[in-house]
Amino acid sequence: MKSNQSRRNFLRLSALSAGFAITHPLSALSVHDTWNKKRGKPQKVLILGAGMAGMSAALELIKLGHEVIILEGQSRAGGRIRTLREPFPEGLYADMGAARIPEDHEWTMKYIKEYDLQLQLFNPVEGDYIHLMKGKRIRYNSQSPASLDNYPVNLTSEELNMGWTGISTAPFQELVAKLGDPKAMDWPPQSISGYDAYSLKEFLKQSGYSSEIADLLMIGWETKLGMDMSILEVMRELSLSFGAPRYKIVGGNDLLPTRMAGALSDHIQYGSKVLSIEQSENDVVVHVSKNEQNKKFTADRVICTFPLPVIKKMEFMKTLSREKQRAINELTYWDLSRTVIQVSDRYWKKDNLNGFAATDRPMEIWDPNYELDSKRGLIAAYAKNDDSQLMDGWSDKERLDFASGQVNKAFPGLMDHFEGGFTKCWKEDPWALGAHSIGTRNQMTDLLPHLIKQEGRIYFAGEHASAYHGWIQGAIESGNRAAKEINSLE
Ligand SMILES: Cc1cc2nc3c(=O)[nH]c(=O)nc-3n(C[C@H](O)[C@H](O)[C@H](O)COP(=O)(O)OP(=O)(O)OC[C@H]3O[C@@H](n4cnc5c(N)ncnc54)[C@H](O)[C@@H]3O)c2cc1C
Ligand SMILES: NC(=O)Cc1c[nH]c2ccccc12
Repeated sequence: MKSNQSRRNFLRLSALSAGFAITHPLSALSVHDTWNKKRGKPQKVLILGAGMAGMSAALELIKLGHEVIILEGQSRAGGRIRTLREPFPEGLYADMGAARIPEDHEWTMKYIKEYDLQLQLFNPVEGDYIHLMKGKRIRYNSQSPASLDNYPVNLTSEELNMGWTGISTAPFQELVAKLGDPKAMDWPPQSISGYDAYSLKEFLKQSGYSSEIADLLMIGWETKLGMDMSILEVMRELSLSFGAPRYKIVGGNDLLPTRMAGALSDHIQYGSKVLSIEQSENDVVVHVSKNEQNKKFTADRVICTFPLPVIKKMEFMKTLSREKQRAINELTYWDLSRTVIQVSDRYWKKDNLNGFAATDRPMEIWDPNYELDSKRGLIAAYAKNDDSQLMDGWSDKERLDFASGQVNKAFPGLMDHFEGGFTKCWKEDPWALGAHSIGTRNQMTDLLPHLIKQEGRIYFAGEHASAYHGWIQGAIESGNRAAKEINSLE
């Protein structure tokens, strides 16, 4: 694996991230932390959820000799990492949840290495990419972005002259200098908290730039809701997750949770739907429905890793502090859906296209198996927020028609090769009820501190309880943090 600037893709936000050559001290829990050398007081721990947060916490606690049971409602581990292989022919597969792993996500890389998995670049180096904006198709490639003149946006001549690197760095320089350590659990510092009220568009406008710069920087993501991201969340995302090349696991990203679950097979109770949690001074009791029977588990400590929309619906919400309830109720979850379409021929290749596009709908499109030689292939259409919401209540056929229409705009000719497909809407997944957390305006200063706070004997982990909203890295880091806290009990 080699960090190579020329290989960086220009799919989205790339020019902006290229300007972020800042390094941060690892003030949050770091992979280099040696806390797990010594065991604290032995604890009986129940972990709720066998996603990346729950399983990483379990692995660390078990290594130390604590007694651990994981309660998982589904019959599989991995939660929001899910690879679809059936019924695709010829070894084709597609990730329906987490897709890209940035090279500098050190927690994710640590476990990938530990479980002996191979990586390959998520984005192809070869072939042309497409940007689709206001109906205009713009081609570019991994070596050079397209000139800004090609894009149908209203920029001043000064902004046009600045080029991609200029528009993606100049407006942010002053704020970058004040960022501090975005990994820190008490981030953002007081000195920049006022920025939390601004979205990216508003921030650009008040800094004297055209707000349409945001349309360029967020192509593939630009939506009413996406645009409502706090500028502080945007800055944190850019500094922690958008600079480095991205990878995928050869064979499918779910190989990571599958291997971790293999190592934890004696500890995971599948098909165990958690109904309620009660704590007293001496213990915590978790009520579970398994095979249509109610069961009760008692422990010293609980780590709850459920996504917030799931917790919101549980009775135990009412037993939490007011601040915690407000954080759980209010933190925004993005609505994301992925449609995978099978084609008899990867017809785009004939025109030297690589099957990757980003549109202003907003949607991203990619060939999840670009590295395979097969003529037959898949193409994934990733609908965000407004477009994902549009599909609410639609039939599978309507969703497939919609996604196919969008793919056809980026890569005309789809229907000549169309063989079928599937859509996964994360909001409809009963174990997630949304895709992932994201800090929208005013949430970064107001809600974040309450998300990670323990309540009595209950600890909270999961991507939402981390500096990496919407990333595997955040889930793992938060799981390790909860494990460390429990191990440090006297
Ligand atoms: C569409 C999409 C795209 C993404 N893209 C990326 C990406 O490119 N790169 C990246 O790094 N990350 C990405 N992510 C984010 C990544 O998938 C998550 O951050 C991470 O997998 C979350 O792990 P977790 O352990 O916090 O939660 P989860 O994986 O949700 O684990 C929670 C577990 O709890 C279980 N559960 C829920 N309710 C109950 C209950 N009542 N009883 C028992 N069990 C229950 C669930 O079944 C699940 O297994 C994406 C996510 C989505 C949805
Ligand atoms: N869900 C993703 O693909 C990655 C992601 C996490 N947080 C983000 C914020 C902005 C854009 C993408 C992301």
